[in-house]
Amino acid sequence: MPQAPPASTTPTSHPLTQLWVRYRQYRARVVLAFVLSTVRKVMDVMPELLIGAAIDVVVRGSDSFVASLLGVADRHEQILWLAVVNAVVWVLESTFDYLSALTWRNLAQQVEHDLRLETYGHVQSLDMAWHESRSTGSTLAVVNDDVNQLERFLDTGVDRLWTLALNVVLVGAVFAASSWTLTLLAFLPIPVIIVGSLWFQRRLEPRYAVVRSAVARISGLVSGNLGGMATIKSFTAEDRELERVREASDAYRLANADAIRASAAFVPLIRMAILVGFTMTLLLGGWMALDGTLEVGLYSVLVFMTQRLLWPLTSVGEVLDLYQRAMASVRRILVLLDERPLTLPGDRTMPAVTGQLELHDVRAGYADGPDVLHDVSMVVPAGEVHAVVGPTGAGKSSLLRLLLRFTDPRAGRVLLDGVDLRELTWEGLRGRIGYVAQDVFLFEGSIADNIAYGRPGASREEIVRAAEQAEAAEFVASMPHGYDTHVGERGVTLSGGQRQRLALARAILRDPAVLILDEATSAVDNETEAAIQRSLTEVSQGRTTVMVAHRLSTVRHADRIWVLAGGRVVDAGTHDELVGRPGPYADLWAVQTGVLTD
Ligand SMILES: Nc1ncnc2c1ncn2[C@@H]1O[C@H](COP(=O)(O)OP(=O)(O)OP(=O)(O)O)[C@@H](O)[C@H]1O
Repeated sequence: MPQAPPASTTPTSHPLTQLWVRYRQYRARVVLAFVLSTVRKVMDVMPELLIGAAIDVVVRGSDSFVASLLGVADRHEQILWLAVVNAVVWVLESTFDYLSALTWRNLAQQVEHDLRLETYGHVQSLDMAWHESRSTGSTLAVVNDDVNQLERFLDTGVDRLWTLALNVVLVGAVFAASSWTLTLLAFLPIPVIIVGSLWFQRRLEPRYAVVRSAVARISGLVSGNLGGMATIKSFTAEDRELERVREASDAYRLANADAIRASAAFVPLIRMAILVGFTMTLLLGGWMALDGTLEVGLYSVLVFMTQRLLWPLTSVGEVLDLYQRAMASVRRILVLLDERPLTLPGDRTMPAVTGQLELHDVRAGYADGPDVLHDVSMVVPAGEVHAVVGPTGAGKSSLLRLLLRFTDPRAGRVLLDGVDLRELTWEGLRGRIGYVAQDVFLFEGSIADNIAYGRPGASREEIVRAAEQAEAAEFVASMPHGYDTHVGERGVTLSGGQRQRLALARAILRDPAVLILDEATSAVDNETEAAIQRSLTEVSQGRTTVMVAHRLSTVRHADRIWVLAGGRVVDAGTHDELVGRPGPYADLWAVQTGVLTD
């Protein structure tokens, strides 16, 4: 994978300039591709010149251009030479056609591959806050669709645009060398075409930007809905959702229709301009040939050349279309690549970590929102099991996020073994932590793969051991293929409790210094939970554990329980201490054990 290039020099500069500055590694291949295209185009213009030379041979015989060039007087021999040159030119043109297509298309594939990896890699490096503020679908639209648009343009678009320009220059040179009057006439339509193209381009640019964002909107909507299918069905909201997708798709269709209206008018305009140039050459050139002021051979070359000069320009619209779509996509890719994570890793790793965690006067919140944690200070000595409890929205998960450095505190410090988390590398911090999130995510793969995600390369015995400790071994054994049963999106569906146990096994297998459990056993029944508790007592030996739980029976054996309310620590102590004195914990305990019913 290529190194992530620096942020583009000037975000306002042309997307192609930005690509050129960012991706030095492709420059040599781009230059080679341009050279190959140029040679092919030169060969492509040659046959018309040879036809002119052949007519010249027939009309002027031993005075012909070929005769003076080769010193061959015989017409048959001259034509033979022209046939040989023609054959060579054709072979060369075919060879260079192959080589340039190969170079452009492979370049397009390589850029697509590298850019997809780079955008995905970059997306992974961005803050959790960034991910939470954006729909998955819109990110997907950039990583997939926008990268594909650029590939399409590089595949054939650049080559076509370049050869169109080259065509004007080469054919123009032949004209200029032959007759200035005819050059002026044949080139008459070109300023119209250029001005027209630029005008259309300006009109197309904003339209394609709208088209690209409409794609992102559909993508976001559909991927969101696919994730929430159970909710849609349970609320019989299928029609409503279909309507929302229809509206988004309609917006896309209309945006495209708008762009098509603008781009489709382009070709007829160019055709009319071409008609003028071609007719003028045909008419005036013919008169000049009749008057003897223009060679017959040259006249035929120029008529052919007018065709060659002007007709390819009808495809300018199509190529510009491709170009504008690609530029709209490149802009979106570059905007994504210029996003910078706010939480950057430090450069420190500690050889061994005991797992002591400390929060000092921590204040934290999300984006521009208000603080959700206020002056939180707590110490979790190495090897102890601490719990964080409190009403919903109290800030428990937010606190755990700080420990993983998904976000940094607005004020105060968070320390691991006395070192500010901001000083540590990601591996130095997160590599020491086993985390079980509230929403368990299972990857495509087997159960064994999913458990081993915590430590790739773990042996089957280690995986089984972790599963046993997480009370998952029994249900895994009852699965159709045991540890090789496929889970994830296209695999067997597991219950919430089963998923939690796999996630726990994954965290245990990592053998971390710190175990962070966010409602890790909320979906398992009481009996399984009690069994997991017993295992956790063993598992948490020698490591620091911080757990969040609503069910207080889960945390009653913790060394210390922190009670959070409204983002503040309102009490702390052991279970016995906390139930022994009036306060929110004692109230909650009373409610959960059924002593209080209101
Ligand atoms: N991604 C987010 N963006 C903005 N605000 C958030 C985000 N996540 C949580 N909050 C807000 O932060 C506050 C604390 O939420 P948090 O999830 O930490 O509470 P909690 O105690 O874990 O709740 P629960 O028990 O329901 O999981 C809430 O007011 C919530 O609305």
